[in-house]
Amino acid sequence: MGLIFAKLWSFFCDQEHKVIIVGLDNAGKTTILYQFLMNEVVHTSPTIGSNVEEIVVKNTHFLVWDIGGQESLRSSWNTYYSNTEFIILVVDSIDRERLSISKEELYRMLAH
Ligand SMILES: Nc1nc2c(ncn2[C@@H]2O[C@H](COP(=O)(O)OP(=O)(O)OP(=O)(O)O)[C@@H](O)[C@H]2O)c(=O)[nH]1
Ligand SMILES: [Mg+2]
Repeated sequence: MGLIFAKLWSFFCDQEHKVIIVGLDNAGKTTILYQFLMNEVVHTSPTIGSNVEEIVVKNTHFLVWDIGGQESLRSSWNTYYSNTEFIILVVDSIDRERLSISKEELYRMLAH
């Protein structure tokens, strides 16, 4: 059992895993990406398009795409979905008026 787990783990570690970070504009996606990468809070400006960084955690490589969340950019989120293994949906819990929009975007993504 241990051997199987070790083999599966090494198979997982040998791959590069694609992660996308999505959420509405101003939710904090870019802040989270660079917090992961540099362990510090950086000054950000609204993302037009996307940022991509490789983050290595315990020998496991993640290719992390932070996608701009402005309304005009949301229709292009689906162009990032192919080969994605993990999705991080960022929600600003203070932005209560737009919680329902976050929910709609989540459902749209899950229906894809
Ligand atoms: N108070 C507080 N502010 C935050 C937090 N995370 C991000 N911010 C601030 O919120 C603003 C927007 O953060 P970004 O990370 O640029 O937001 P984003 O989701 O990448 O926005 P878009 O690129 O427009 O989609 C910045 O001024 C951040 O400093 C948080 O956890 N707490
Ligand atoms: Mg951003």
